[in-house]
Amino acid sequence: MTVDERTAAALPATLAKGDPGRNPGMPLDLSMFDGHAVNRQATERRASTLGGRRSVKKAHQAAWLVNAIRLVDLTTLSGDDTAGKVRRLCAKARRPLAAHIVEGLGIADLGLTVGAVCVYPTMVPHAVEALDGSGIPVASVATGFPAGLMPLDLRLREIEWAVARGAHEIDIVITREHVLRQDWRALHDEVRQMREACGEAHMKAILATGDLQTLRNVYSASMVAMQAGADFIKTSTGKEGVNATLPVSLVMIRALRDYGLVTGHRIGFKPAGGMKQAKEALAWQVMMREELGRPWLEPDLFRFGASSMLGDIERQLEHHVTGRYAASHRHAAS
Ligand SMILES: O=C[C@H](O)COP(=O)(O)O
Repeated sequence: MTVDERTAAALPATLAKGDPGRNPGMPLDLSMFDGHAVNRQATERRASTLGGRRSVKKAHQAAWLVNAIRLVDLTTLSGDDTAGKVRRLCAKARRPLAAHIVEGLGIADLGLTVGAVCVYPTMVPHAVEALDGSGIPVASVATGFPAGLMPLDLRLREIEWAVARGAHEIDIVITREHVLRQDWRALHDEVRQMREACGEAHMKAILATGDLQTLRNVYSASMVAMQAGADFIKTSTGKEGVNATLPVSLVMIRALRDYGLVTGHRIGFKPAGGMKQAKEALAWQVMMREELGRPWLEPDLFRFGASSMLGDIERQLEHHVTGRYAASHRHAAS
């Protein structure tokens, strides 16, 4: 039995087959996570088997890295972001690889772009303009990113502001205190209202797992965010002390699989923060394929949130094509 067959056998028919449409959410249901124990040792053991490069045969590595580019939310979330910086990022999003690498790989017909460009709200108009006609969605962080410590009505207004200026996707942050106090009702209520404020824009719920103290909290918060209508669950803002890790990601994708088993809805997953190397792109893709199957290697169900990982992917692909590494300063920084 191949990995894909094993995965497909583990998935409910509704998840393995067609697309049942956008997750509408559901009322808070504690029974879907209350008492759910997460074995940290077993989780870490499983995560350590997802070794990246070694799990992907050499000849296929280039194909996996090209696929990773399709999944990148190319991100800039810095205090010194400007219209010019965002325009340069968008140009990179449209043409993520240098022409000689595209030619060397023989993928000119692919029309390769990144999955989305992710920016602060005030940068949305610049990104929308720069990406016009490209089909690349603009994602905006909102709701008082990164800490979320603003009155809820202002956080909701921020979502509406970004959507009104053309954001196709909104990356919200949850109130960590609701999780730390196990106030699942409050968490469900706030995320539900955020989902309503998003309207047609897809909502990624950032859990900030580095702040949540236990894997059990990560599982519960994942489940509540999905019950409140999240289209994606996302690990981190990139600003916590610990950002995306494989064990935390494993807990989240087991939660989204369990949610799918009950509801039939496919939820997307976005690890984010601190991912800089091509080998990480391989490890996470292996995990997604083994745990959930090929649909979770497509941009509608999986994204990498990263500001600098694309640079290393390009470097590795250049090596694949030319047999040597170009100096880092020859590649774009993001
Ligand atoms: O959502 C994306 C993250 O903020 C990017 O974090 P990074 O700059 O560590 O790659």
